[in-house]
Amino acid sequence: MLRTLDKRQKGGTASENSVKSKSVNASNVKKPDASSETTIKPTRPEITKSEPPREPPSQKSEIRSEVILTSSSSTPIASRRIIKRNSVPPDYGRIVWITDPDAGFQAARIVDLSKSGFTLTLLHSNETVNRKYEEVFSSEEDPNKSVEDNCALMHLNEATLLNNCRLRYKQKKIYSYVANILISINPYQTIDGFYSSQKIKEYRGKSLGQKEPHIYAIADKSFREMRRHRKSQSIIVSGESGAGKTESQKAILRYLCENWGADAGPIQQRLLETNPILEAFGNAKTLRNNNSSRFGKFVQIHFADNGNVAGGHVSHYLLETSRICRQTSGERNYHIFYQLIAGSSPELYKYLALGQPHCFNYLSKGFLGFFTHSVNSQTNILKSRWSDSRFSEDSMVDDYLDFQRLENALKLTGLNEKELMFIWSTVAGILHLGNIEFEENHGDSRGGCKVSQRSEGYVDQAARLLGLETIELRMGLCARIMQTTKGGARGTLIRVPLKSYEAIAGRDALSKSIYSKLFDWLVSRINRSIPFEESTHFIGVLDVAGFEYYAVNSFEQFCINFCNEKLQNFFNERILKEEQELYEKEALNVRRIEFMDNKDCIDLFEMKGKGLFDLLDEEARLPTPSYKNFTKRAHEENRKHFRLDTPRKSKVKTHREMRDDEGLLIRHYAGSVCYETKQFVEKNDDQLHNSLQILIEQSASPLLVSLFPSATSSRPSGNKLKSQSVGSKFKSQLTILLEKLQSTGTHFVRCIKPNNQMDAWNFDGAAILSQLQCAGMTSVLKLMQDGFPSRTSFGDLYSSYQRKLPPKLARLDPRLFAKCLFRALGLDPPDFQFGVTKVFFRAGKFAEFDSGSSF
Ligand SMILES: Nc1ncnc2c1ncn2[C@@H]1O[C@H](COP(=O)(O)OP(=O)(O)OP(=O)(O)O)[C@@H](O)[C@H]1O
Repeated sequence: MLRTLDKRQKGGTASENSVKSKSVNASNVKKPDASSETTIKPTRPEITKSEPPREPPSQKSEIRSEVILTSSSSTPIASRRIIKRNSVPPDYGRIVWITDPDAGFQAARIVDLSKSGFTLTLLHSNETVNRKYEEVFSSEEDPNKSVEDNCALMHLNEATLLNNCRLRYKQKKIYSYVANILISINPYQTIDGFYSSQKIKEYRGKSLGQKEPHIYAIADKSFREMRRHRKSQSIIVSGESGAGKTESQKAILRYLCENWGADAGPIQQRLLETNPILEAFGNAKTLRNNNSSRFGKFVQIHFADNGNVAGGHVSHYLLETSRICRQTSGERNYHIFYQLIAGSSPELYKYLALGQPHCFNYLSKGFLGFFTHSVNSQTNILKSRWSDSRFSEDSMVDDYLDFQRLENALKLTGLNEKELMFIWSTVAGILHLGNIEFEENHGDSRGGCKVSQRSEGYVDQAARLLGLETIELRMGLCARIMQTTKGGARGTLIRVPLKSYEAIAGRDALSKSIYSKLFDWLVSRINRSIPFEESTHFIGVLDVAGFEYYAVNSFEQFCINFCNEKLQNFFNERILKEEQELYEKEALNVRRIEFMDNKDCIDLFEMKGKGLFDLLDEEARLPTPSYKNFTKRAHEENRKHFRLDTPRKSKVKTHREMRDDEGLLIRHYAGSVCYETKQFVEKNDDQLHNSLQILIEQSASPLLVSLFPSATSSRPSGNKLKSQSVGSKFKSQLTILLEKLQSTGTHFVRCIKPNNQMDAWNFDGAAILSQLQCAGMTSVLKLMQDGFPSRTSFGDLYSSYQRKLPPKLARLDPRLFAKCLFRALGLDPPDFQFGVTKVFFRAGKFAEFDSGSSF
């Protein structure tokens, strides 16, 4: 078989990627704005000429190849160069992949070539179609052959990657590798025994590639590398909402705790029990995921010198606070609100003056149903607490049972009854706060408002539960205390009555502030319960939202996409740098691999002075901040910036309708996104107005007061407190996070959502392709094609043959032996290179060598 390799033709064409033409968007998620995207999309890899059929790689091979990723995306200029350089005549009769708006790609046979492209017949329908060169991709000789590691494919491109994922998913295999990166496609179904303790045992101590791809293999690798290199490790889990990030994170934590946490006693259990707490307060049903984490987190498991779990730490980022007051139709508020209604004892329910979900403004506009694991568990929830007889079944969410789990988890974390009651009272207090409505106060000549008559009861309940005086709460909501800055006596306190809409905004700001501080407090309590004094190293698992693009993109997407730019940059640098360093160390003759640098995009956000975050903060400091002024300035200050444009340059009609001072079109690494800046200024500011802060400081609940550290000393003359904006806090948090990641060894898990309906085992090719592109995977493949992603040490290679060699040969130096072997097998020199300690293979060539050389 190896002899056939010599005769294989080399070469190929490459085409520039133009994803825009393929409208790969899923139904409820809009594709990134495609304007100008040819300039930033990753490059499509080459189409190589036909090759003879070959055997599948030997499954029993004893040579273990370590497969390492080479690098990431590439520049448009580079892609244009490749097209020119690699233009190749067609190969009539050859099976290829052609782009398809629904499936991602379809198999077709080349029948003709014209100036503008190929004429092909579709394999499944025999229909004749024409395609441009850049819409045609090489296929494996046998398109039905699947591999565990995509690097074993002869042709690494987005079509073969998608096809391999599809083949495996059809076989109910959700994992595959691209070198060291794990691709995980959500099955939306529990797979029996797939994460069992038995499986955990099976993966312990096994190198990547020794067993089927699995999240446990990545967890084990990170542990082994932490021990071997005495260096902390990070596992970066990314993907869009519903892709399975949190489930992956949980599986990793379970793997590490079950293997090395037995001696940690209660800490191990506390570590695992952080999830019910974080999920109750930080997760919600969205249209994309019934159990969507609405915050980012970096969970560290700390290890003592002896390799046992010593403790942990949770860092959290950017909790979505807008959800507390309002949800999109069909979505819910945070689970805790429903859990408390569904699961509290009759006494607690009464004490908190709870009611059915539809009785509360903060819940009534969203989805009102409860979640249960099964029809049987519906009976747990008293009928008098239902708003809606429609129960939703979900294997992960059960409002009644989750409340019991939450209570246990909180107790395990060390919270006492008083603290539990504080939590329940605060959550219920927020619900009552939300029911306070306002009406015009006709008796007030200054045009202020007052609490509506029918809301009086809610003021009482909210005040009682939050430890406030009813009268103070009422006044605090309807008027603002200000200090005069000019005229009269400077510093005089005056009470300024509020209009209804201002009072509503203040009420919601108060609710959001209390809730997010409660969340911070819970995380700090979790951290107190899992101390790690003994720690020498840690394994951190990062679970943050992936790149987002919707019909309307606001400040949340702006921050999340900025975070993804930073992580993409880290991904590029880390993988490329490590690979280049290795090539140099091994004295390989490989030309430098270029990748698209997104540093300019990051600068656009975080540059001092004219960066978008700074401009937004500057706007907030003006006496009358306006989003239009901010948007105008953003465009003016960055007029020539390649990454920034006006909405009218968008390819999406609704975005083009936005005025220049209403939107920002940003060219991200994954595509262009048009942001509507309307609420940027408000959303960037999560500070309570001075008078509401004073109100909380007067609470009889010492715990509530402790959530709002007194800022009396830093309080400026009257209005808002001087503190970090949401954007600048997030920016600083990311800087710290990235520094942490830089100092660790890293592993990447790319989670993929298979379809938008959340159906089990339904592979929506176009949606998956779009995610692979956004995750930078397809561009990674391109660069791997240029490098040597598979390698094995001379020692490993030699020892796998040694037993079978005649005594004379068995004494050979391993490197010399490898050279002789390769020559004897007639391997094609461009397919491999000899380094100092290892032999490196081109993509797909190790698998060939492995299958052809086993004797
Ligand atoms: N490995 C898996 N096996 C079975 N079901 C899974 C798996 N991974 C995810 N799921 C299902 O998909 C749902 C969504 O997964 P998960 O909450 O982990 O997504 P996510 O990427 O964290 O989403 P978000 O960003 O919205 O939080 C889970 O509630 C579960 O039902």
